[in-house]
Amino acid sequence: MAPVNADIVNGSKVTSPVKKTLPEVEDNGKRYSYEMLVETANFLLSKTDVRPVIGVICGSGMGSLAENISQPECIAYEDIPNFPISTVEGHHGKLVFGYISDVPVVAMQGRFHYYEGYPLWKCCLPVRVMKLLGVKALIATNAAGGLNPNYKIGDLMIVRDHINMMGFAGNNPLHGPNDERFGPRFPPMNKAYNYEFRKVAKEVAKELNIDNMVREGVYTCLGGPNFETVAELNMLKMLGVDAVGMSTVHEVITARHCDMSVFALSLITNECVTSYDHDAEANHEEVLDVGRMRQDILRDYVSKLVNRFVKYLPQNP
Ligand SMILES: O=P(O)(O)O[C@H]1O[C@H](CO)[C@@H](O)[C@H]1O
Ligand code: HPA
Repeated sequence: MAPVNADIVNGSKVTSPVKKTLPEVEDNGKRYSYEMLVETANFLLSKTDVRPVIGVICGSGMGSLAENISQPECIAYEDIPNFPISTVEGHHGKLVFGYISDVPVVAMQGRFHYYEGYPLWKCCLPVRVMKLLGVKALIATNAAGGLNPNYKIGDLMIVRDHINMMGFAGNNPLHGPNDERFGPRFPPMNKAYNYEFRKVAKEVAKELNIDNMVREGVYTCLGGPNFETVAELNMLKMLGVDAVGMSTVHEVITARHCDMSVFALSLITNECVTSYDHDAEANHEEVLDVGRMRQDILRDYVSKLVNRFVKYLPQNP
């Protein structure tokens, strides 16, 4: 087991530089301080010798992405100090440390959603923990409904951008006092999805001969847990949304706030129903089935992406 203490975010040891007192706010439960997340990161660093530089979040039914990981070391969420627990079917609830294409990674097999009852900042707590572990790039995957009429079930969508619908109503993972040790009060979001990663992902899709099923588009996250009405979907379509889900956006905002590079990938698991004449209804079983159907392709794709993205990671000073 590796020793733990010293400087922030080099993945080998973590300390809290300066203790800060942030103002208290009303907020759906107690916020986690920087110091608590340092405690969580140090716990994890004491349990594994893997020092991850890329973090992967597995979407619904996409947990098999973590099966790509060699020399895996799994830690259940319930054993991790300050971690929430996964409550959704298709989300196993463990962190997997190990290697993909010889690159040290950590994967979340199970993410947290707002509809589970967690405030957004808590849904994104693992992203900040990843940062403290030394992770420089986040690959967030999700299952999503295809709103773009050209999309087919089983397609993969590289996320070019998002629309933060929940943020329009003031619900944002960064809401509340800002801790500058993570990032600035007003982070820019116009380059949320790393340009090089997206370019490489399109090249890799060609190399794997899956470019006919790989799209690029705009994702939005709604609060869920209900799937959308016809009118809601038509509104989102007018706004330029290509795929709809209930995750990822707040994770990406949190990752960009603490200066991680981001790539996100949606698996189109169902067609969004935009007409009252259409009989189909979205359901979570179908979402999980499509995840299973695409698991081999997803595994190959993400392994190659990790292998290529590593060249674009910022080096330690
Ligand atoms: O975004 P992920 O976690 O992949 O899951 C998606 O699938 C579930 C609905 O079937 C929702 O949780 C939605 O967000
Ligand atoms: N809507 C919202 N979230 C989803 C969907 C959808 O159609 N499919 C998978 N997650």
